[in-house]
Amino acid sequence: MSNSQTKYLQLLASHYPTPAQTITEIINLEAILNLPKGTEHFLSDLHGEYDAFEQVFRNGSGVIKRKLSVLFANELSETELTTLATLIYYPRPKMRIILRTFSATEKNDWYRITLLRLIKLTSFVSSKYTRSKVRKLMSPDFTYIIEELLYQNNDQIEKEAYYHEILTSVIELNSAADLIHALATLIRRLVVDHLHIVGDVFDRGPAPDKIINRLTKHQSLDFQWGNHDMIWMGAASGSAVCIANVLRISARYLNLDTVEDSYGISLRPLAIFADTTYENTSTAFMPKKSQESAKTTSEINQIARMHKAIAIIQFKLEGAIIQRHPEFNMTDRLLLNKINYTNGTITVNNHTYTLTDTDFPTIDPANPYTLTPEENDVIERLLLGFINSAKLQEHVAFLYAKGSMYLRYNGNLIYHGCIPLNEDGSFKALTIANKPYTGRALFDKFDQYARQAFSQPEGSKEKEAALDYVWYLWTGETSPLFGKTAMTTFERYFIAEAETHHEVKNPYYLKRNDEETVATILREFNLSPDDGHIINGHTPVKEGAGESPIKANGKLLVIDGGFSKAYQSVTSIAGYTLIYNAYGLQLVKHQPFTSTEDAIMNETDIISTRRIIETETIRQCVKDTDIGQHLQQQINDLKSLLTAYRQGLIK
Ligand SMILES: O=P(O)(O)OC[C@H]1O[C@](O)(COP(=O)(O)O)[C@@H](O)[C@@H]1O
Ligand SMILES: [Mn+2]
Repeated sequence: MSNSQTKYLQLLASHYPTPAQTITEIINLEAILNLPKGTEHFLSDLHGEYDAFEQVFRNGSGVIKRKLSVLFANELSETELTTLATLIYYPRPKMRIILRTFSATEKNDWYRITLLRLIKLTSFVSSKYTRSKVRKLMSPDFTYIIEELLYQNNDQIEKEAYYHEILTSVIELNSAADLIHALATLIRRLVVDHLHIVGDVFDRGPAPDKIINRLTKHQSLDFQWGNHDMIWMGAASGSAVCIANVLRISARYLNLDTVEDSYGISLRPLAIFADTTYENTSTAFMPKKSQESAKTTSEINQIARMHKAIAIIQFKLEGAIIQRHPEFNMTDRLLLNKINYTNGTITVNNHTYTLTDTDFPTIDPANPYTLTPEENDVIERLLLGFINSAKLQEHVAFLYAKGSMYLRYNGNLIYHGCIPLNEDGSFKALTIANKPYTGRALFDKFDQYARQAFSQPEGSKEKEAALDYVWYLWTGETSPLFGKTAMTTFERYFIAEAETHHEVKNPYYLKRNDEETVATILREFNLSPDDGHIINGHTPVKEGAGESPIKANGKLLVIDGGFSKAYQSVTSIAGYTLIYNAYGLQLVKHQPFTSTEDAIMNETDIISTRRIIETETIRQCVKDTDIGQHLQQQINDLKSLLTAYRQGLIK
């Protein structure tokens, strides 16, 4: 045995000080390896739609209802099943509604029957996990009672009497409602074991902050950053241009309240500046509102002015970055200098277009990219607001801790946008500091920059350089998060001709239909094309127009079905969840969601349909997963320790 091996085994021996303890742990780990693999749920492009996300999250993408149907097929009617399902999703409010009209005796009967049913379901959904894992997911207040109810092994008659005793005490002690809540929570946690969020929690919808609050409480999750997350990460890291983008989109979708109320960032400086600078409100800057809003016309007009003010600041700041980074190859995005300020026209691609709005009070035609002192002051103040928002900093720190540009997990490759490709299918390069980066190396380089932007000290050269790359990730041609040649934001606001609005997608989006391309990408990330899949978000799947989320013969799955309300007219549905359990891969399609209130009162669940993509011939076990490999390594080490004990090498 080498010196370092002995040292390692001695360290291990401090945790397992006797051969008997070592053997117990080996047996325990080997048992875990043979349990069925936990269920992974993949969700993407939540875009601030907290209520719809909550419903899918609470109903386990339809899995809870399916389990109930299997378990109580002969016992409960469809209506009773739906009520029980709604109770599991929203235990407290649903209980209040159910119990409202009950007498004391009826209440107690209902508690007893409901608890028995919930215990039966808990037992069913926990059977594939170890006791220790189930215990960790329980509310500590009820661990003892739930374990007693779950693991009673006496014969049937004694068991029922024992249950009866426990339940009577629980009801008499007025704890039944709390126990129902604890069991419902446990069931939901058991059903969604591991969660993958494939990016774009932020923008468009009203409550990304609530989604993140919820995610922080989930027991096991990872996150692949989306382009919209990246601008918020950049904004929280202190990038002025990312802040401008974030606020422009928030104004556009009437979500400035989220910034002010949830993150506590004052927008007063921007409001005052906008009011004193922009008189007219061009219709292009009117909020693109899908949600019902209680705002008055004058409030809406003010938001439109703020929208325009921050858009102009954004274009100026972007111009400065483009000019200092010729390697970004974005000079065609320099548009403020192509405006004829006298005629109110712009010339792009040899075409001259009339601008729909010619009011540019802050632009000096000789230096169109220079901020006025007032604009500079506004952005400085906003910057302070973003970097001092404790809640935003906490949320973004969570995205950094759990997130990455891509993830290899159980043989699959997960990322939000694309692998930038050339027309011929080869990997497209971006040159950074004279070195070309492609494929996985490009992702790794961006991952490094993204982290550097947040972690390096304020004002350091490293931070400043990294922040420009964070912005590039949002909008650059060779960004794996964006995947289009250019973002035509300016044109969408100022030019009527739709031809100028078109954004050309990277060839990846055509080539990903082809199995060979997908195999090449999987190999690039050191994954097997035979077993692995690519899980992709970012582009809404236009189900209504006949597009399928299943590409390359089932090797690539696009799961952006459009949780975003603003995009539901395009997708015709309300999102997909991909589920990967011991039996294989299943795609669940969700129909648009009405409201949480409707879901609780009228028990309207998001109707979801399931499509099996691949079925495993043999039920997959923990040993077939990444965690399984890790556990196998631990078993091997423990076996070496046991041998060392037996040979007297360790005492
Ligand atoms: O619908 P809007 O608000 O005009 O947003 C369109 C912009 O959003 C983008 O599609 C990026 O957002 P996604 O990641 O959701 O696609 C840009 O390419 C485009 O310019
Ligand atoms: Mn996206």
